[in-house]
Amino acid sequence: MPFVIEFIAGLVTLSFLFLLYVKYSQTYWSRKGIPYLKPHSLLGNIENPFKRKRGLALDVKASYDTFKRRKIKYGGIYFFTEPIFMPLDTDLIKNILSKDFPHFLGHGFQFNEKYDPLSGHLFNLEGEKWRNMRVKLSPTFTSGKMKYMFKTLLDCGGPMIDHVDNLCKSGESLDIKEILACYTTDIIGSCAFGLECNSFKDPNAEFRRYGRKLFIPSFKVLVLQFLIFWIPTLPRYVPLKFTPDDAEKFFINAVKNILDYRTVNNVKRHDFIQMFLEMQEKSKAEGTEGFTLNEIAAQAFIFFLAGFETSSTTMTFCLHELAFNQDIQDKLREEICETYKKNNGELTYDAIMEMKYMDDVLNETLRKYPPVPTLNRVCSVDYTIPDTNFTIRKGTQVFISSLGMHRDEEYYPNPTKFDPERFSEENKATRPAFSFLPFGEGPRICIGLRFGLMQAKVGLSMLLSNYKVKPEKNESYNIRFDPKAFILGKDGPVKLRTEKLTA
Ligand code: HEM
Repeated sequence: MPFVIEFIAGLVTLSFLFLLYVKYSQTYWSRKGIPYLKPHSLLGNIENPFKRKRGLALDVKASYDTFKRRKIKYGGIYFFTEPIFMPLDTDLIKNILSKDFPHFLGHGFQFNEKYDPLSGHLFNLEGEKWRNMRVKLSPTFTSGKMKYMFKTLLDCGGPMIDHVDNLCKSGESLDIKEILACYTTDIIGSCAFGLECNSFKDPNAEFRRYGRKLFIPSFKVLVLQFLIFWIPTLPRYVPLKFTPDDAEKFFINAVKNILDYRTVNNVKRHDFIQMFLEMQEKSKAEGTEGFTLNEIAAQAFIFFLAGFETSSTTMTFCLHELAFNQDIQDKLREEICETYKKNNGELTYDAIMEMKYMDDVLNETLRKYPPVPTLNRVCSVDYTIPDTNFTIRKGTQVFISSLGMHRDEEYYPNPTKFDPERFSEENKATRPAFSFLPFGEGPRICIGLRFGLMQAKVGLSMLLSNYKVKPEKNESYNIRFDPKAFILGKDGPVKLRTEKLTA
C-alpha cells in the first residue's frame, strides 16, 4: 500500500513539475517583450496534431492574420513549448531569407544520416555540407539541362492524354488530382531515377504507392515530430528514423540498380542519374571525394519528394480554377494553341518559356495555393533586428506564412478572387518583392523551380489544347485543405468533366 501511495505522489509531483515547465516555457515571448499570441493550451497556438481538423498551415495563417490586424511587424507564437518567431514585414523577411542569410542558414530539421540514410538530402543539410551539395546540384537545373529533359516530359504526357481520352469517351468524370500525381510521378521517376514508372498502366506501381504513403504522416512520424520539438537534439543520439524501412530499401535499391546498369552497359541518358555519374567520373579524375550511394539516393529521393506532389497540386488547383473561370481558360487556351501553331504543331522548351499568360495563370495559382504554405528557418547566429533592440536568439525557429502573405488584402485585394492580371508587370511593380514566396527566396530558394514550372506548363498545355474542363456537378468552388498533408492540397479528390475539342 505505501508503495502505491508513493507512486501516485511521485506521479502527481512529476505532472505538476511538467505543467510548471510548460507554463514557464510559454512565457518566453512575454519575457522578451515582443507582441505574442497567448497559447490556448499546452500545445501552444496549434491544434492537437493527432486530431488535425484544420492543419498547421491554417494555424500559422491564423496567427499571421491576427498579427496583421494588430498592425505589427513581427510577433511570437508557440508550437508546444517551442517559441516561434513570425515576421510579417516584407523587409524583415527579405533580411531573414536573403540579406542576412548567414544568421538563418537552414530549415532546422533534425535528422541523422547514419540511422536514416535518405534524410541526408539537400533540404535537410546545413552549413558547409549544404553549400557543397547545393553547388554540385545546381548545374542539374540550368536551362540547357532542362531542354534535354523536355522530351521526357512530353513522353510522360502521352499516357496521361490517352488515359483522359478513355475517361472522356466513356463519359466519366476525372479525378484530376490523381491523374496529375501519376503524370508527375512518371516524370520524376524517369528524370531522377531513370525508370519508367507506368503509373497510368498500373495505379499501384511502386513509385506511385510510395508517393501516396510518404505524404501522409503516419502515427509514428507524428509522435517522432512531437518528441523532437521537445528535445531537438534527440536524433543525434537516438536511432530515430522518419523514412519507413520499406521505402528506404526501395529507393536505395532503385538507385543502386540504375547506377550499376548504366555503368556496366555504358548507357547514357539526359537525366539526374546521368549527372551524378558524370560528377562521380569528374571526382575520380580529380582525385577528390565523390558521392556515396546513400548520398546519391538521398538527393534523388528529395527530388522525388519535393518534385512530384508540389507540381501536381499546382496543376490541380490551376485546373480547378480554370474549370470555374471559363474566360480565363479560353484566354490561356488561345495562347497555347497559338504557340503550337507557331511551332508547326509541336511544343518546344523555348516556345513554352515564351507563354506570358501561362506564367501569369501559374503565378496566380501559386499565390492562392502555395504548395509549401509555411517557410521555415532556424536562427543559426543571434540576430538583432535592424533599428530595434530585439535579438532573435540562436536556435529560435522562424515561420513565414506564405499562405498568409499571399492572401493578405494589403498586397492582394480581394484575395480569394482568382485573377492572373495581378501578375502583369504593372501590377507586380505595386507590391513589395518579398510578398510572393511560392518557391521561398534567397540562397535556399527551391532548386527545382524551373523544372517544377516546366512540368506544370507542359502538362497544362497538353491537357488544355485537347480538352475543355468544367467542374463536376457537385464540386464546390471553395476548397477545404487536407489537414493531415505536408503539402497544401484538397481534402479528397478534385473532380472535373472534360469535353474533347475538335481541331
Ligand atoms: C511547383 C513546384 C514546386 C514548388 C512550389 C516548390 C517549393 C519549394 C519551397 C517553398 C522550398 C523551400 C524554399 C525555402 O526554404 O526558401 C523548396 C525547396 C526545395 N525544392 Fe522545391 N518546389 C517545387 C518543385 C520542385 C522540384 C520539381 C524539385 C526537384 C526536382 C524541387 C526540389 C527542391 C529541393 C531539393 C529543395 C531544397 C533546397 C535547399 O534547401 O537548398 N522542388 N521548394
